[in-house]
Amino acid sequence: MTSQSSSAQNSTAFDAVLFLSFGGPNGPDEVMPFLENVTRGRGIPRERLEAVAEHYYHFGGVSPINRLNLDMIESLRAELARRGRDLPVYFGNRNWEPMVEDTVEQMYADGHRRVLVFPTSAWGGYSGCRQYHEDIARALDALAARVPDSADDPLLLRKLPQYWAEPSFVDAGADAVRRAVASLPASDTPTHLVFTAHSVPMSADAASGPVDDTAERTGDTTNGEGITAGGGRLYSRQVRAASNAVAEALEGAAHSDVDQVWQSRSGPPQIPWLEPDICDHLESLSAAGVSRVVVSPVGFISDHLEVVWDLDNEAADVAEKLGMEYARADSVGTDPRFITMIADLIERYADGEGDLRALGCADNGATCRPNCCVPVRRPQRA
Ligand SMILES: CC1=C(CCC(=O)O)c2cc3nc(cc4[nH]c(cc5[nH]c(cc1n2)c(C)c5CCC(=O)O)c(CCC(=O)O)c4C)C(CCC(=O)O)=C3C
Ligand SMILES: [Fe+2]
Repeated sequence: MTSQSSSAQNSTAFDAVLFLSFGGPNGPDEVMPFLENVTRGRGIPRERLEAVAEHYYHFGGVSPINRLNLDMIESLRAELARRGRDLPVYFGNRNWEPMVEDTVEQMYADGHRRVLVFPTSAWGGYSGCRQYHEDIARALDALAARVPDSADDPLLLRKLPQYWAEPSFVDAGADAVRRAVASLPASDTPTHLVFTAHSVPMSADAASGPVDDTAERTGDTTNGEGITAGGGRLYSRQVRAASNAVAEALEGAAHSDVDQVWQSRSGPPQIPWLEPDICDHLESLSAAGVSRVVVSPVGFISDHLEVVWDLDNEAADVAEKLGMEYARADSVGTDPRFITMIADLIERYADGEGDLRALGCADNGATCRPNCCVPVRRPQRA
């Protein structure tokens, strides 16, 4: 590969980073407005919202997600500065302040025109990828409305690729599992490993990803590595592949088996979501004689509310009632290797050389190609 363009003068170089996340409330008064933003138009029953609000109130109405994101951003700024990369990092969210629309307007006002977007989800599929593209598109629509002249001097927002297969993501996850295993009292009993991620409706999972006859095109990219079986389910297959990779990296650790489970489902009960649920699974494991479990929240970047409530309270209670030894592994967000991974991803594309679009996701929130997060469609043959 030729590399004549590592300088900032390169017109295809990027000039800033947008750290794009989910958002969460900073106090009790923000809980319901936040939840209304999250579920706008999504058919989540009122009782579910009220139950989820209680989870937030349990922590004083403060989600840990904002503090954790700000910590990651601070570490990322330091890492980019250490590498001599003059790329300011901005923070924007889908559902709470700082809202991505406001952040993007500020970035534009500050003179940025080519922006790399780092999403705090490692995954493909609707919730993990497509919805972040929708956020990008919405922010650009808002910019066009607020700054009509921006059409003459447009802003480019390019989302970084899914990073669940990055070695440092896997290594950080494996070390967190090792620490959790070591935190349990020493025992001859084997430790049963359980990997958990956010559940999604099965219909949503099935609707994103490659079909069989495009599978061969998906084996050679960052977001597609190891993904060869067809028929949608990009998200759940990536999650499983990441869990398997973490388990393989643990070689020699005291674990006897690996299970993939799901958590935090919502929606009406008659609509199927990915299963088994973590709590049901603990019951099954106990019935099968398992008495020592480590849970890895592989699906989550940081210890946000769904981790500290659903795993550290609900699942931990179930384990206690069942008389199981239980430990939850840290999420990867506080591991320095995860920050290094973000900086590496940024550097891989910062000079405008790597063709991110070839990896499946388009610029400015446009629709991803069919092997990513848009509905499965068979390619037309000539
Ligand atoms: C795959 C996935 C991720 C991982 C990828 C990623 O990280 O983006 C994720 C992350 C998160 N989910 C979060 C919170 C919520 N998710 C909800 C609802 C939903 N999540 C879904 C999926 C996912 N969600 C889905 C299919 C729904 C149903 C409604 C809808 O399709 O939108 C609801 C509404 C109430 C409820 O239904 O439970 C809340 C409050 C928080 C912030 C927590 C904090 O405050 O610390 C984070 C990081
Ligand atoms: Fe995508």
